[in-house]
Amino acid sequence: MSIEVRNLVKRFGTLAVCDNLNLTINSGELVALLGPSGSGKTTLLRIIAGLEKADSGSVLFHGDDATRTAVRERNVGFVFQHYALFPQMNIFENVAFGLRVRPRATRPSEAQIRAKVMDLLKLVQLDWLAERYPHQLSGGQRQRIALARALAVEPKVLLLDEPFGALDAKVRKELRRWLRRLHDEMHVTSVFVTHDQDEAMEVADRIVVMNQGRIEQDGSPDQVYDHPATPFVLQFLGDVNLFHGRTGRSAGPHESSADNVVTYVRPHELQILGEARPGALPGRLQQALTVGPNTRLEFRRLDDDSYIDVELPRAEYLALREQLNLEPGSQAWLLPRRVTRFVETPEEPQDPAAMI
Ligand SMILES: Nc1ncnc2c1ncn2[C@@H]1O[C@H](COP(=O)(O)OP(=O)(O)OP(=O)(O)O)[C@@H](O)[C@H]1O
Repeated sequence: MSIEVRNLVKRFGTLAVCDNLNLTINSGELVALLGPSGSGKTTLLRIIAGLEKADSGSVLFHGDDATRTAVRERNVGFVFQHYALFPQMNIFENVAFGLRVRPRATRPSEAQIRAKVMDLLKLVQLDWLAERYPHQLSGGQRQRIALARALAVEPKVLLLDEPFGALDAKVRKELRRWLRRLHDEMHVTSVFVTHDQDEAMEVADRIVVMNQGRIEQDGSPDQVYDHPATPFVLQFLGDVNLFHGRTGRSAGPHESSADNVVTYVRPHELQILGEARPGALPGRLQQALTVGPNTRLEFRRLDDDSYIDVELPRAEYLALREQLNLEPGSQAWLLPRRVTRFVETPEEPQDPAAMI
């Protein structure tokens, strides 16, 4: 089932939380809504679900306007971070709930319910927990049961709001992989909200990057990472070094000579050299920190005292350290392998009287 969002506007007071959003999610896609806190992700998801009403614009399911369709008729399954399981029901009954509350005419028989629930519990690999109660499960197990419960009614659309938000890093990673597999097996259209760029990059077919109620960019993980449309997207999707400057020969053709250009280089896109080379920046090593398989080096530029971060595989760092005698205090040159440039738009001059 495809989902189409057209000219969607939602305000809370004067704040435009969805500022004229347009978005098409194709049938069978797994899409991440990615953005910082307050960017409007949850509100958009809730409007798609029918839990929140838009001020204007529409949501189409499979081409049909669903704006006025009630939540339970939308055939949507939800998993929310704080959408707890029913504590007084065992796991089996939690998953069976959506089937038991169906109108008599469409309610499956007891045998059908049993078979279906056990199938779902096997799918989430927790059938051995059927008789337990939610408080006897770990956080990760509870989230998997919440997913099984959402899937019990065979939704065409699965909406997930930070489903793994409260879990520790290792469990999150497992559940991501597992969500991806489940999505593919169930042939649903899934939309999930996250503020974690790794989660979005790892799981989604497509990432919709949101900021202040607007869509900054919409594309595959590779597109948004390698070809960010805006400085916001570039900075939100990973660490980056910034260099300010005026337009020179190397800037784009549409820039006036007065434009400020910001050059962005990701830490892993800098090469460390033992001697000067055109385009390389001189810096002094401040410290080296090894985190997992990578080493992060902090350099201080010799020309303006700003900092530059470089990241490289630990083995490469150890080889370089040997080769260049690299240790805190030593000098090296940093050559960008790849840069991204954006022209800074000068801020509109403010009328001081209007600010009082
Ligand atoms: N019912 C409400 N009444 C007033 N303001 C609201 C309401 N719901 C959300 N907001 C505001 O709308 C903005 C967007 O909220 P929303 O929850 O959609 O953002 P989000 O991107 O999902 O953020 P988070 O990652 O923190 O959940 C926030 O500034 C929030 O305070």
